[in-house]
Amino acid sequence: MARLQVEDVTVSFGGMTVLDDVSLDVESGKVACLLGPSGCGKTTLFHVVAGLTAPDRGRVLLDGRDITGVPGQLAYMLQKDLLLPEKTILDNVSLPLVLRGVPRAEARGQAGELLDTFGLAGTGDRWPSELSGGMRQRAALLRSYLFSQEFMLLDEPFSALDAFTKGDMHTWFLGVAERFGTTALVVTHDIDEALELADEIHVMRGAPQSGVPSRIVGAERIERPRTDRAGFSLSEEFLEHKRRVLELLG
Ligand SMILES: Nc1ncnc2c1ncn2[C@@H]1O[C@H](COP(=O)(O)OP(=O)(O)OP(=O)(O)O)[C@@H](O)[C@H]1O
Repeated sequence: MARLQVEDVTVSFGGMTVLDDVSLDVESGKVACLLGPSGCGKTTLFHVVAGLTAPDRGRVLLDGRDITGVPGQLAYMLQKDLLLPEKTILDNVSLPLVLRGVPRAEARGQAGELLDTFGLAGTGDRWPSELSGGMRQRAALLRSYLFSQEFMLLDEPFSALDAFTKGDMHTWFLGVAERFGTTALVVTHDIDEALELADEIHVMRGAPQSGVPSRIVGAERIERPRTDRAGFSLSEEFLEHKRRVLELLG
């Protein structure tokens, strides 16, 4: 059974239908990407999955359980998810555990054990402003991960990073997902990013502002193991996937 099922979700704002009968599944332990052009409604779907927006029609199921319109069931990281500037990195990342009632020292201990894995060794006592953009992003990811290890919902998590850092972050993220068996749905408008990260890409198309509601027009499966993604973006295979995705995008 799929971990996440989005079934026939329709969302309108005022007279504008943004999403029309959108359905997708994310299998257990897989990284899925939701790819579509700017303004098509990806963030709207993200909000529906996170329980922050109730759809007009349709359902969201996690492990078969209906979580439609119920926030707090999945860890999510928003596009501009900022760390609290007045807290150290360790206090920032251990926050989800503290909010859940874990005593502060224990929460700091648990989070501290993961700093190394998340490429943040030695940064626990530093302030967010002292870290590079990539490191801050990893800290925000660790915070989401500590909220819920099992399913992560990420909206454009790497879009603010330069191309070099982004490439490193992709490799690192796939390593973490592999190691922890994390299931993830990543929203992006960057085709190359989707191809590098995803086991499956769900392609969304539409122009709600011009009166064309968005739908999922197809999916592209990437069979290549995550551990074998180095250099993937230079291969013929990558280009073939990209051609098919571009066709779906129209
Ligand atoms: N709360 C809202 N009220 C009214 N209209 C909204 C609301 N949220 C989103 N929209 C509209 O819905 C459409 C889809 O927006 P959304 O942010 O979901 O797109 P997106 O694909 O995530 O775009 P981007 O990639 O640029 O972030 C846009 O036309 C937007 O103006």
